[in-house]
Order: sequence, then C-alpha cells, then structure tokens
Amino acid sequence: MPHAVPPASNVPAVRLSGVRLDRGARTILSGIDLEVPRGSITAILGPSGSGKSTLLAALTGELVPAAGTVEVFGQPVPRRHRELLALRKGIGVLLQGNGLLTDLTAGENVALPLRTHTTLPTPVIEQLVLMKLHAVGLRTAADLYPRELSGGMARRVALARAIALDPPLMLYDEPLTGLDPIASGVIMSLIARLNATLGMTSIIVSHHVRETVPIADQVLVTANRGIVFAGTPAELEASDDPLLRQFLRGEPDGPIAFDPASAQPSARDALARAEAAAPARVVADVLDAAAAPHVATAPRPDAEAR
Ligand SMILES: Nc1ncnc2c1ncn2[C@@H]1O[C@H](COP(=O)(O)OP(=O)(O)OP(=O)(O)O)[C@@H](O)[C@H]1O
Repeated sequence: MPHAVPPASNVPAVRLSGVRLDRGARTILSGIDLEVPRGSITAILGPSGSGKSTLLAALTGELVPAAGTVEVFGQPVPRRHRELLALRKGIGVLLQGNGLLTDLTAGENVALPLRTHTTLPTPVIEQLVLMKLHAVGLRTAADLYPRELSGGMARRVALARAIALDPPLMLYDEPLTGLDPIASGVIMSLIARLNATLGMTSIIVSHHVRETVPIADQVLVTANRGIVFAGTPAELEASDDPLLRQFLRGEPDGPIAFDPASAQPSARDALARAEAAAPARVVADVLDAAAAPHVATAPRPDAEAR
C-alpha cells in the first residue's frame, strides 16, 4: 500500500513546503513551510477565517494546493481517488459536529469504519469496538444511542470511532466546541493520553487556547494569510510579538485584521470561556472515574485488511 507508515523512520508525520492554499480566487494561506514530528501534538491556533481548517483540508487531500508540496509520512498527498482513499484510512478525523449516526448505537457507530474498511470477522470487530470504547472511558455505553449520551460522551464516542482503525495521524477540528469546561478537560486529557499510548501524531485546530496549548508540543498560529508563529508553548508564552499578544489576549485592534463578517466566537470569548476551565484535578477525577486504568490498544489490522 503506498501510504503504509514505515515502522521506524525519522520522516516527519507531516511536511508542507512552499504551500499556497486558495479557495476559489482567494488565497487563504501562502508560503507555508512546516513540519510535524511523529508522535507530537501540534496545536493550530488563530483568528476566525485565518485558514486553520483549510490547512487540515490540504492534509486530507480535500483541497489541492495551488503551489508547493504536502507530504504525509513522507508521501506526497495523492490526487488519484484510489490512493487518496488509502491515505485517508490512515488519518483519523474528529470534527466538532461528531457525525454520529443517530439510529445506530455507540458501539455500532464505532464499528462502522471497521466494517467498511476491514474484512475482520464480527466477533473480532465487537472486541475491537469494546476496546476503543474502553480507551475513551465508555465501555459500558456500547448499547446507548447518541440521543442518550451527553455532549461530552458523544464526543468521546466520536473519538473512539475516529481511532477505530488505529490511524497513525489524528486531526481534530475544534474538538471542544459546545462542551462544558469539565467535558473539555476530559477530551483534552484523552487526546494527550491516546496520542502517547497509541503512538499517534495529533494536530488540533482550536479556538480554545488555554485548554489546547498545555498538551501541545508545537504551536502554530495562523493569521494574515500565513503562519505567524511556530514554536513551543513556552516560546508562545514568552513572545512579545504584538500580533501574538493581540490574538492571545483577544484584543480587537492590532496587527491582526479581524474580519467582522467572519467573527465567530471571538478570541476574547474563547479566552473568557477558557478562564472558567475546570481545575486540572476535577478533570483528572472525572477521567479516573470514567476511564480504565490504562488505554487499551488494539491489534492494528494489517494493511491488506484495511
Ligand atoms: N469550501 C470553501 N469554499 C470557499 N471558501 C471557503 C471554504 N472553506 C473555507 N472557506 C473560506 O476560507 C477562509 C478560511 O476558512 P477556514 O475555515 O480555513 O478558517 P478557520 O481559521 O478554520 O476559521 P474558523 O476558526 O472560523 O473555523 C474563510 O474566509 C472561509 O470563508
């Protein structure tokens, strides 16, 4: 399979070189050079409309760059449909809308990618489903329907489904939208825990600066059609760049031209919500109560089966 991940390699999980991304006639991002090391967590922050989701779309091949190259695990993102599908099997995606099918139970939702993309026998799939639900602290929720789940539980089921095929790369687009502070803390802890335990690489697009930055190894900030910051959380914190300070403090005036038309939850709102975030201890208690002592890992279906 062209996009099987080499078992041990120094090739970064993601590499963009000289990338320009257009939407129609508009250039959304240009001159993008970045590397995402394997095993790391990268947070992509930035004002509304600055191109964070567009960047993710380039990684999944949904958006073809107008210039430059995008590589995932050392392979250029293909354009041919068949090869693109193979690539996408190795990329788990969690979107803010969850995308759970309402007439299927939590377990059936998690089983969906396994049934679609593998030829594993049903008892094995059932076992894998339980392991994935166990990994997000919801083993006992297998028979519940989405309407019977809280927002936080539904997000965790969606996460279990996103990791069903053991993707080496996970993309999260606003994983905290609509969640209360405690559920947000649980999700962020799970993302960090799964990344470490399952040996994945994670990229998180988020407005939730305070919750996202602490679990990140690398932070990227998009603004003004480019990446205006790439560094560690400590470097972000220490930066006195007026543009970054404006964004992090949610100030409306400054070097970032906020587009009022696309002013969704402003950075200020996001920071205000983040201020109310649950103390880490509460989050840890919830996780400990919900999750098992360790995250179960599933045997990776072989490349042919996927
Ligand atoms: N499918 C599309 N077709 C045309 N324009 C698009 C499409 N998707 C996004 N855009 C435009 O591209 C720009 C960047 O959008 P994008 O969603 O990448 O920003 P973002 O930083 O993720 O924003 P937000 O934080 O509000 O989600 C916006 O002006 C948006 O209107």
